[in-house]
Amino acid sequence: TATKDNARPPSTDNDTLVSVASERSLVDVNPPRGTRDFPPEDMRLRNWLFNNFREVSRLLSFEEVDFPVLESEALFIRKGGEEITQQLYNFEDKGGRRVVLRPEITPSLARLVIKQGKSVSLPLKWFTIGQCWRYERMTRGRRREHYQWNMDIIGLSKVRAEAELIHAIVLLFGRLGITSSDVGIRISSRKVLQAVLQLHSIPEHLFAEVCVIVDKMGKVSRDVIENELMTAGVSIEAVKGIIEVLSLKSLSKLEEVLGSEDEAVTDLKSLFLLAEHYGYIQWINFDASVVRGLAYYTGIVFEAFDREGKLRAICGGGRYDRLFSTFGSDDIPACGFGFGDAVILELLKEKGLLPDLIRQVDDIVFLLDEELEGPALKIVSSLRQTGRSVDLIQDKRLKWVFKHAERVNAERLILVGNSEWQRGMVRVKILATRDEFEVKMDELTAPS
Ligand SMILES: CC(=O)Nc1cnc2ccccc2c1
Repeated sequence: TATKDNARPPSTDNDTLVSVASERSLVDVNPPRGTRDFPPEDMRLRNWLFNNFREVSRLLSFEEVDFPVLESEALFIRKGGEEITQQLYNFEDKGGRRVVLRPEITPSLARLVIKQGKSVSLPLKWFTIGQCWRYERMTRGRRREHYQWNMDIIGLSKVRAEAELIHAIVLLFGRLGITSSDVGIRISSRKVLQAVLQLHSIPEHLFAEVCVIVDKMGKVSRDVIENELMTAGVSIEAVKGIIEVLSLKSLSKLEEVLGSEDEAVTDLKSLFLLAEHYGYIQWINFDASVVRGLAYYTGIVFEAFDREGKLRAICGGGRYDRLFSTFGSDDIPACGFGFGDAVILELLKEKGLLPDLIRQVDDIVFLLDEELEGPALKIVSSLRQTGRSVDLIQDKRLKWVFKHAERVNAERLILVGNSEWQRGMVRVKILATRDEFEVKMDELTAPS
């Protein structure tokens, strides 16, 4: 470990922090299971991604909101067997309250809308980027946290809200260099399933549970789906009807089956028409198998996928017109999506689209003679006041400083030393051109 004044035990090389063996026990330097640290390089990539999320949110004139990561457990207790509610990162706090690290954002957002009640005028267009948690047995070695960009429109019942959300997703992909040949967006409506259940007179209260089971199609075997549906109380002919209609990939076929007055059909046809006007029709296709795994969706649902089929869904969302009444409020029409920080980075890596984000510093000020520390600090202070990033270096050999300047891609190296200072000057080296010259101190902040 570093000792006083940066002198290091001779056994270690200059820049590596090591712990010398001692009777002290070393704390586990890894973060808790399933969680990540973000060292500078990873943090630059995360900030780059999140800044794109923010910029798209701005383009759609969404307002940023935020919520505690810690929430009451009651907000997420739902029947229907969703994976997300079976993996709650829940515990009892010191006040005996049942709390969770939130597994998703939407319930918190609904809570705030209800709390704000009459003081907010609808529609609301809110976004947030927040960490979400799950607690699953580490058998699968999966992460227990990730960050999600959430966009929600509260108070619009027409599908133009969903069309706006899909525009946001298309804009985001465009900004990252992803095209509609890399990624598609599958779109359907839960009203398809609703129609089939009604056709087979399956009771309404089974709707959410059936959706959660059917969402597993393609992830678990077909007879698991059939068994779970039967166990839930769905007749075998209804099961067949569900599986048959969910394999439809053409809207005109769906119209033949459900009729042109069916709400699923009219919603989807309107949405595809709006997509033509936005100019993103080539990104989307109807796919009745899209159900999404959250119990509270009631209408249009969608998810973005990589056309090579190598990755899990990139993002997903849908309409949830009944969520507010489950919290005891009047119903408010709403729709939204969640966009995780993991799969998108895997996709960008696959496509060779990860940006090369270098560290960048404007000026390095290097103090050659200790007694000039005062003037050097004056220079540092005035440069920073003009908005230049400055790295002040002391107690290093010049050779190290040149290497460091390269490492941080500095624009200028400013050397403060006696030989120049006695003439009121400092030495400046432009690293890109290797130009070297002397200037008066206040010329440093003059616009170059
Ligand atoms: C790929 C990935 O990290 N998924 C992930 C990781 N953590 C979560 C935590 C809560 C809910 C969903 C989550 C999803």
